[in-house]
Amino acid sequence: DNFVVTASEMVASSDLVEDVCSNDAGSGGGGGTSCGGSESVTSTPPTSPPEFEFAYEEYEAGQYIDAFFDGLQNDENSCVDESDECEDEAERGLCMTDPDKMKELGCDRSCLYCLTESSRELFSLGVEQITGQDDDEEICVDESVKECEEDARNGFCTINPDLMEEQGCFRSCLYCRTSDTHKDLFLRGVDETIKEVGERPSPRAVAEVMAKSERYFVNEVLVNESLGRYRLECRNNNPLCAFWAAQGYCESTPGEMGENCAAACRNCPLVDYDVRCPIDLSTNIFKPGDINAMFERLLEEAGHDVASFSKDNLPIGGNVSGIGEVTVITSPYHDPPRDHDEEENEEISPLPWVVSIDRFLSDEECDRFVKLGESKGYRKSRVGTDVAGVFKESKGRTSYNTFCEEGCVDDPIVKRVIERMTNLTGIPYDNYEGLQLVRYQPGQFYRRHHDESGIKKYSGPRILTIFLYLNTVLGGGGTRFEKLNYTATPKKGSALIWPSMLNSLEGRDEWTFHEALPVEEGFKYGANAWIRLRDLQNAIC
Ligand SMILES: O=C(O)CCC(=O)C(=O)O
Ligand SMILES: [Fe+2]
Repeated sequence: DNFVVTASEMVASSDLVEDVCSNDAGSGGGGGTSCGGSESVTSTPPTSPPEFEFAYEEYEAGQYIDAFFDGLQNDENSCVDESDECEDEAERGLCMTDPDKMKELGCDRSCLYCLTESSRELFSLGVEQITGQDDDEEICVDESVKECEEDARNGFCTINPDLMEEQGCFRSCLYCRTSDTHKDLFLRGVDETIKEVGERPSPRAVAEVMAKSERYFVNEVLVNESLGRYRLECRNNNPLCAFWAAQGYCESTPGEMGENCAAACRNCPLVDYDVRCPIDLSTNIFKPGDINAMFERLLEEAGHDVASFSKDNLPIGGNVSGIGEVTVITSPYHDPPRDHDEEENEEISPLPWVVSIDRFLSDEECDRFVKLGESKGYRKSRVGTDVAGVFKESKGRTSYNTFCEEGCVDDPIVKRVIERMTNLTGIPYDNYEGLQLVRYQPGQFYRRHHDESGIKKYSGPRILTIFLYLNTVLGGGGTRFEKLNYTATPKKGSALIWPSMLNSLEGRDEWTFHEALPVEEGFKYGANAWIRLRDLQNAIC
């Protein structure tokens, strides 16, 4: 790696303020500061608010960070607030949204208006620490050595890389390491926004995150070999990354934050999916063979001797107390429909268990779901994904849906149904996606699709679907499994259960593609319970 740091040049302190003051990079003091500054800085603090070139609410990170550090080391005596209101108003963001008023109130301290420039030193650490350049001496030069070095010391390699490149400050800014994309090393993604968003955190807390992130790059990412591979990807992809980080989301949702805000989280390795979402296969709820074992157990509970099942003694079904009236649609003992092999030449796996259960729900339970769905509000299936990146709109789905979340999942009647499903499958609700309540009106449908949805997810693939029919549809609306040559007719209270994965768990079961046929008359109400191989409810990714 090109970036080498000599031990004596490393700044090891973790305290922001102390770092500023212990950085003895220059001699002479900036006026009004209590610690060392560079010779090249002005010695009198500006008397007016900093001239930000940006809209009040949209500050470029570099500039505000300067202000932040400078403010930290302002002389306590010369940089004071003249009004008691200053702190509160500053917390509310008025330094940025109404600087005229804050200046008038005399809120120099709270607003960090009394700047010195000495803290710009911070931004030169990257340049000064990194030694052992092995660039081609011919091409890696500064066009104007004195100006480039000074601008680099003042932080412009990070604050305005375009300008520095234009000025030809290749050596001082380390832009000529290996290629011209090196400038990118110094970019942290989109500019972070400090503005009033809700109550907390304060703009000051957001600025602190930004400042720490800056230092993380300069002191760690750009000089630490183990972080080198993440340098270019470690970014903030959202202007609110620092805002979220200040709220503690890096800790509570490392998956999402790592994907979008690794820079603000000061955790570059999180850009790697496998780092931020380590998959623990030992928590798989099913092992190979368990899908079929689950259905066999159900048949046993219906009073059958599973060992006696064969092509000539096909499982049919029966009543299971506390569950309902089980009918076996297909099973591994059934022959594939005759026209199958002409259709595709994929390897033929045994037919999956597909089972329908009448009277799985009582009328009261069905009506309750419909009511809860209506009161939450069914909406047209939309583009977008949930936390797990699961639900995507497909053009082929014209129905309306909503999710059974707070106010529904805790409903006593709903809880009863959930318990019945967890008893049926032997899988805890942790592995279920929140029940999706669906409504179709005449003409609406859901084209042929498969419920399995990618196995690289932290929670694993969907292994099973239980579809609940909440009303008897007047016309149409069946659930069609074309390959199995089977169409389930919606009947109030019945459930249909099928696997998305092969019994071996080694891939999706190609037999269970299905579609919801158009409703022809009346409405169709239903509910999807999608069950995943691993915990989803408490998933971090
Ligand atoms: O409405 C149906 O019958 C099935 C719906 C379905 O397959 C789904 O929502 O994934
Ligand atoms: Fe489906």
